Amino acid sequence: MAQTQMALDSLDFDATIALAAKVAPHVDILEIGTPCIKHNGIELLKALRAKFPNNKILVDLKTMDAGFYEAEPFYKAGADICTVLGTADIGTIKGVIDAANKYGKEAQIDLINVNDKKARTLEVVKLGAHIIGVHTGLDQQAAGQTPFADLGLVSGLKTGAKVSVAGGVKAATTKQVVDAGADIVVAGAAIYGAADPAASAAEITKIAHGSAAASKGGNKLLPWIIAAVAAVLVFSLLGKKPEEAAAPAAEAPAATEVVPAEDAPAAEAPAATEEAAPAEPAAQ
Ligand SMILES: O=C([C@H](O)CO)[C@H](O)[C@H](O)COP(=O)(O)O
Repeated sequence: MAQTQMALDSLDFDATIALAAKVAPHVDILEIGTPCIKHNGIELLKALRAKFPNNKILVDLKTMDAGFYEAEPFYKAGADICTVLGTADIGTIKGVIDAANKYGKEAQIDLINVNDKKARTLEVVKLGAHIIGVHTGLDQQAAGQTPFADLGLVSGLKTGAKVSVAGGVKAATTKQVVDAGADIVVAGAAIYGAADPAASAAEITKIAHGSAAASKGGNKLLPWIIAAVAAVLVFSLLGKKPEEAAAPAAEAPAATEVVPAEDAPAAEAPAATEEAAPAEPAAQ
């Protein structure tokens, strides 16, 4: 399962709050994008924090200097995650990680424009980075770039830090990025540019959460499969066909529940759908 994050990239304070109200029930994390936080400042974070207590909030500071000093007020005001540029000095990155740890929150290191993404990832993970952000920025997207190859590289390192992916992700590519190892799927334009942002957010979250729902459904079937295999083995050892065995016949109701295995997933489906339903942001 991956979490979803919606990037609020408007410059307008009220429009940002209004858009957040539409999408908040359908995503896990609300992101205050870099242009948005620069334009509106910490008051916007405070307003969003008060209105949306059930969502995590990421403030995309993209800090380049004075890491602790810049990030601390945002954690104090309710940010759950602040970003720092991977191209920044290692002391700056450490400062944001330290500020996050002071408040029990998380720091995300954004790999935008980092040349050696493998080396920097390993370096910042050693410092305790909580999230690695694989990110193709808006200007890079305009030049035709995508984050997919970098995502494979970073998630393949299996560092233990979460991996976030941003850069033009939409419903059609959500499963691809989740399967490639993203723990957090970020979507901005795909949601705010949609005719129905809430529906677009819900669709992306359903896909991102759905991978886990499907695999959880599979796990739930495992005991039934084991029981069915065990029953067949017992019948074989007794040298009887299942339908001839009196005692096992008493177990028939259970076997009946197992045999139409195709029905079992359907029986699990409502639960899986509920889990996938993005009505409530997932607890983290
Ligand atoms: O981080 C972003 C960008 O650098 C401006 O702050 C975007 O929020 C991020 O790229 C996600 O938006 P989309 O690429 O439109 O999905």
